[in-house]
Amino acid sequence: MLSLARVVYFTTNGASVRTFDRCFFGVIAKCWPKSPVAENFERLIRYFVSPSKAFSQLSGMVKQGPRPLVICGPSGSGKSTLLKKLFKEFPETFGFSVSHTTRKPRPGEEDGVHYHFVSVEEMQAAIENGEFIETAVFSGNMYGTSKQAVENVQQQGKVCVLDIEIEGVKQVRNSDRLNPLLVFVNPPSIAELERRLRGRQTETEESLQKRLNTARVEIEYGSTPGNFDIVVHNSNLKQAYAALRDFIVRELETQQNQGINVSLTRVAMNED
Ligand SMILES: Nc1ncnc2c1ncn2[C@@H]1O[C@H](COP(=O)(O)OP(=O)(O)OP(=O)(O)O)[C@@H](O)[C@H]1O
Ligand SMILES: Nc1nc2c(ncn2[C@@H]2O[C@H](COP(=O)(O)O)[C@@H](O)[C@H]2O)c(=O)[nH]1
Repeated sequence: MLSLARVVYFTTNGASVRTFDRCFFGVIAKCWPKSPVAENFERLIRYFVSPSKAFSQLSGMVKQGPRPLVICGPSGSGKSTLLKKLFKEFPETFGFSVSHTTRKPRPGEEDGVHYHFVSVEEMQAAIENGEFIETAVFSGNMYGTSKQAVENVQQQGKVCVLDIEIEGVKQVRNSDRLNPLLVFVNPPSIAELERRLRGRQTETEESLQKRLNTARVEIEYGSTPGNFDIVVHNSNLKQAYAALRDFIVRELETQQNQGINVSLTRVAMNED
């Protein structure tokens, strides 16, 4: 039916088939915003324009994957530390969304693993090309989550984990694209945050001050009821991790009960 309609439209109108597809699926997506068509609009368009290239992506939309996990909190609050433990205990469950950034790599950070390290020009070109789900400027550098980064994880059937700051969280919350679980990691105090950031020895004095100034706004936003699904207080690391893990396991078990296929295989953890 659809093919016939496309041919009729093309021959009578002379307009491109792509335009027809956009209109056709666009109307469905508008009328039924929570439908698979709305959620996979761009993939559908790509499929009809270039079937072979998009086939593998389209097959991923048939079975619904687990909800992504967004983790947010001031720089130094302990997001990476908590995520490291989570990935270690559940090695098959999570995949990290590798962001783009214009900041310089820290010692030990690998391009394509911790971030895609790019120039400002490359970042701007990618933004103009519509490659990002969200972008932000933080402490004088640009950051962004590309559509590709999320798709790479979701195609493996894993929970896609986004470690992003609050402007990115606001963009994600205002879009119905990801529908993620939202976690805020709260430090015990600004003084403790400063102590941790200095202890990490990754920031210049200028960058450290910028991060501490931003932290006050972030803590206010993170502590506002309704902005996050859970606030994890990271004073004692062991307790903070237990709170994060229990929340996520509970959520993923609920999703499993709804028929979503996600592994929760655990590896025994040392008491560290
Ligand atoms: N509960 C805790 N108690 C003491 N130190 C902690 C605790 N949690 C994390 N740290 C330490 O604080 C420092 C900052 O933690 P981490 O790098 O995980 O923060 P982050 O939120 O990921 O920061 P950024 O956003 O800048 O990447 C690290 O040196 C880490 O070892
Ligand atoms: N909005 C986004 N924020 C991001 C992204 N990737 C990381 N971040 C956040 O930036 C700060 C600083 O990170 P750092 O590695 O320089 O210490 C931190 O709060 C991250 O959560 C992104 O893609 N989008």
